[in-house]
Amino acid sequence: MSEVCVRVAARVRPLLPREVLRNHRVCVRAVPGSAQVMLGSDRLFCFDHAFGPAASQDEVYESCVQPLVESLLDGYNATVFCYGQTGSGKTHTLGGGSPDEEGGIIERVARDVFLSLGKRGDDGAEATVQVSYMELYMEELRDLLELHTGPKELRIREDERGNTGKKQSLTVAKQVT
Ligand SMILES: Nc1ncnc2c1ncn2[C@@H]1O[C@H](COP(=O)(O)OP(=O)(O)OP(=O)(O)O)[C@@H](O)[C@H]1O
Repeated sequence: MSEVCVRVAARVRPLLPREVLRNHRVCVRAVPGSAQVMLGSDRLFCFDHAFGPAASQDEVYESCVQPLVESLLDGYNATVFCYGQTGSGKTHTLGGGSPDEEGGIIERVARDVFLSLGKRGDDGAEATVQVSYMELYMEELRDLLELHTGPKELRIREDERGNTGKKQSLTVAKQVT
């Protein structure tokens, strides 16, 4: 795992069928073999990773997220945050768009956490895994696994070191637009 604390990946999604029907044109391209994205014909932007429309969920996960799962189990916290305008592909990248599509980051993280714990469990180590699924919208928190819990009953609290939990955590988040 690199020493850099924050890494940024850009993912360009394919045009949707309705966009093709309306003759929309692609204006952003991932430059093959690089971590750069070209806007129009001459504006180049550099990232830590750049994925074009043909990139698979596996490719995105393996390059950007899988190393974090290993460091999580070594005792580090990690956050994966998807940011982009509405319809840009955040939900697809995190969760897969529909049941018949390839799963996204959340599904793969769950799989790899348990696979790795299984391997480490061979040494007699025990682990407890907890999951929470929250929506933060207009400064209000909603527990998506306990919908009857009112937003006023939920708080994000930090300890004196800025930690929001006592255990190692991997936070997977999407900007809510
Ligand atoms: N890499 C991709 N390959 C194929 N289809 C994609 C890809 N990314 C997004 N899509 C499709 O684009 C559409 C919009 O994507 P998505 O719903 O993930 O956007 P979003 O950023 O989560 O939007 P919002 O912020 O409005 O919730 C969906 O139909 C999704 O299946």
